[in-house]
Amino acid sequence: YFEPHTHDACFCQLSGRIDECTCNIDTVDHFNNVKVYPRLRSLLLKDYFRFFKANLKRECPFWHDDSKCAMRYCHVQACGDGDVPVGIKGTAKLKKEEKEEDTCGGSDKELDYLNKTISAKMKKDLVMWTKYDDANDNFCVVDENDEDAEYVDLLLNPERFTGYKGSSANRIWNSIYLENCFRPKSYYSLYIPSSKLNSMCLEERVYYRAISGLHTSINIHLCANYLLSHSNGLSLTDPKGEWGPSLVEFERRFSPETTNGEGPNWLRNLYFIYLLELRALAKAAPYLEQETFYTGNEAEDFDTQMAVKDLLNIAKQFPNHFDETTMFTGSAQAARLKHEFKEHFLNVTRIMDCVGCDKCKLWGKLQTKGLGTALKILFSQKFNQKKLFQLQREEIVALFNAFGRLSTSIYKLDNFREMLEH
Ligand SMILES: Cc1cc2nc3c(=O)[nH]c(=O)nc-3n(C[C@H](O)[C@H](O)[C@H](O)COP(=O)(O)OP(=O)(O)OC[C@H]3O[C@@H](n4cnc5c(N)ncnc54)[C@H](O)[C@@H]3O)c2cc1C
Repeated sequence: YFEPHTHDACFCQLSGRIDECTCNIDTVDHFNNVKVYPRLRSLLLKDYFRFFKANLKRECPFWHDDSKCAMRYCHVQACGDGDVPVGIKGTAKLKKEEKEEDTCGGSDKELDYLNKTISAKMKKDLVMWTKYDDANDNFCVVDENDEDAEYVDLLLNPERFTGYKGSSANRIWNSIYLENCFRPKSYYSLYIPSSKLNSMCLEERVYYRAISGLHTSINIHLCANYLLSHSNGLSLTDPKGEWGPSLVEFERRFSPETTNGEGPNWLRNLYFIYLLELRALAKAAPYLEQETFYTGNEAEDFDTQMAVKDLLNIAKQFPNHFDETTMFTGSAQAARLKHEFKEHFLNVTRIMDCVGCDKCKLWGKLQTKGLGTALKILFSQKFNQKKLFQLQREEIVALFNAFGRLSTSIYKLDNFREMLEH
């Protein structure tokens, strides 16, 4: 127990129970910082997890945006041909070939096995229905099969301060919150104050808290890896950047004084989204334990499998998991709510194509895809029909890396807490 420091305003309200969950902030702090964070940190260095394929060139479907970020820190270095392990490229190629085969009406092993007597036309319809079904299950736009999609080495392009701000960045966050049309009826302002949340139903609150938690995590990362040399006279375009935590930036973004009292609530939402993704990992453990994490390097793939199993065991042991079974239950209205929930979230993933800074777009895409994958695990009807449930490589990579971001944010919060105490 310690006396709250007078400057500790961001943290003194950050205690007690996490909203919509049954456990406390300090339980999660300990569990994450001691058990989860060190494991994830080494797991995410593995080749399987460090290469992520995304299309950063797709046009924004909502508005014309030419405010491309010119700062060197916004730039993403795509992988060269020889950089990506053949095993990873190979699995993507195989998937592409399979896809081409079945759009041409070629053989589909499962369907062949099911029924040899159906006509070619019926078979084609079945393939289409299966695809429609899969798409129906998704909370994200799939873009790794696009011509323009490229592999990026996440370790060479770390999430950190880029200088992306102003009207372009604000427009993205505004649109994301506007996409949350589950707003209190009489509330027209963009940002929902926490005092209004109680008038919303559980599903609506969960949606809002998850988005707000993601926003918090992104902003903690830019505070924890801030461009310190900028304040020493170096410009944003100077190659000699020096990066580290900025307490001033952190307090500006999260202290009650500068955020109308909301900062600590935004920090609480980080814990909420953390528990949501932790539950998804634990729920998907039986599925993920069967994965080969294939890159073509036998020894490394074995290590990756062992490290994933170890992490999943920790996740399964967490005693107070988020309980998704209380959501979308019962009436026809619940089914409609679930449909809307999915549609809104799909749009959030589309909005990522409008982000005007490539580095932010990359991490934005990865983290929304990771959250979307977690939602798919928690709410897809197919999840219980073991044979039908599937995750693509990019979904698995996104899920673990997105959870890695949240875990790092909680860990970094501890650093800021310590800095404030001294
Ligand atoms: C997808 C995406 C990824 C980004 N990635 C990066 C990055 O990697 N590096 C980088 O330097 N910048 C990144 N940015 C920009 C960064 O998030 C901020 O938008 C920018 O620093 C400007 O900050 P701001 O003070 O105007 O407030 P913003 O963070 O833009 O927030 C706008 C408004 O939202 C409200 N708000 C703030 N936080 C929360 C919350 N947690 N919950 C609810 N409401 C909130 C506040 O009222 C605030 O004024 C990213 C932006 C987006 C949209």
